[in-house]
Amino acid sequence: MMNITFTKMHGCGNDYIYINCLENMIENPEGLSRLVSDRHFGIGGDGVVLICPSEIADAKMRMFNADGSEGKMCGNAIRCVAKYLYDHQIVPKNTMSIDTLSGVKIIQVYAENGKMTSATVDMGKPNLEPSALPILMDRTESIVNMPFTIENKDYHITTVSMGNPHCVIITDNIESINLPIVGPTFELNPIFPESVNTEFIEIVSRTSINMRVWERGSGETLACGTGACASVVAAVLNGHCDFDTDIEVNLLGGKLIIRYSDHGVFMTGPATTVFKGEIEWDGYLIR
Ligand SMILES: N[C@H](CCC[C@H](N)C(=O)O)C(=O)O
Repeated sequence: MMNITFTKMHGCGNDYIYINCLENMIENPEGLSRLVSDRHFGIGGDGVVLICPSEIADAKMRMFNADGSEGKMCGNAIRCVAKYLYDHQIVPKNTMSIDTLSGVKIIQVYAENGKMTSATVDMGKPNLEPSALPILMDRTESIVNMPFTIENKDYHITTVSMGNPHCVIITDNIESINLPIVGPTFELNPIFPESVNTEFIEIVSRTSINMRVWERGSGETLACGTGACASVVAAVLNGHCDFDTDIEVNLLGGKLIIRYSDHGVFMTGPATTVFKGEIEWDGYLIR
């Protein structure tokens, strides 16, 4: 039995349980998903994020979805990790580096009265190769607005890897999408051997889109930072939004600003601390 202190944080309502593992690592971190999925016997949230030491960056982020699967990158969470490190004076720097399973990301911190309010993250360059997703398709050229039928429903998909896999569908009414039914047909489809995060977007203007997301391993979330990046890349590739321009992405839980340029994709958005707490953890059950 060990007592674990945690911090509950969110980025645009995409909320995770954050655990400082800089001094000691958690055993069986996948089991922590029990804390996520059950609001009554646990805490609730979209997943768990461990803040770990790093040899090559200021810290390392490990993110686990609600089902215990480990994600390779998490845009909303990396802003919250930066906030935790900055606010606790662990990394008292306005520019910091955080290592992830998708490589080291650079974060520009914006703060007021010693507390981070928002940040801009260099999310790196999108990878448009089908094999990067991966998607099981005998094709090397990028998938942009490709006709795609799943369970007798016809879509046009654009696939983008932001270090984690995204399948973006442009539609004229995202509210009408029955995501709890449609989402799993993508998430569980064997054509995506590592599953996939699926975004449905509406084009508002050349500098604004609305987005909903069905995340692999977590279901519909109120926001998805990497998904917002993938969606802007898809909107630009399909000629609907402007390259090298700040694009407003309107999500159920808030707004992110995404810019896709020759230098890569940059995401700007808030990070919020909700509460801190402590749990008794024996690695498997919650007392
Ligand atoms: N919510 C995250 C994305 C999590 C992606 C995760 N579901 C996976 O790729 O396994 C974000 O803000 O980027």
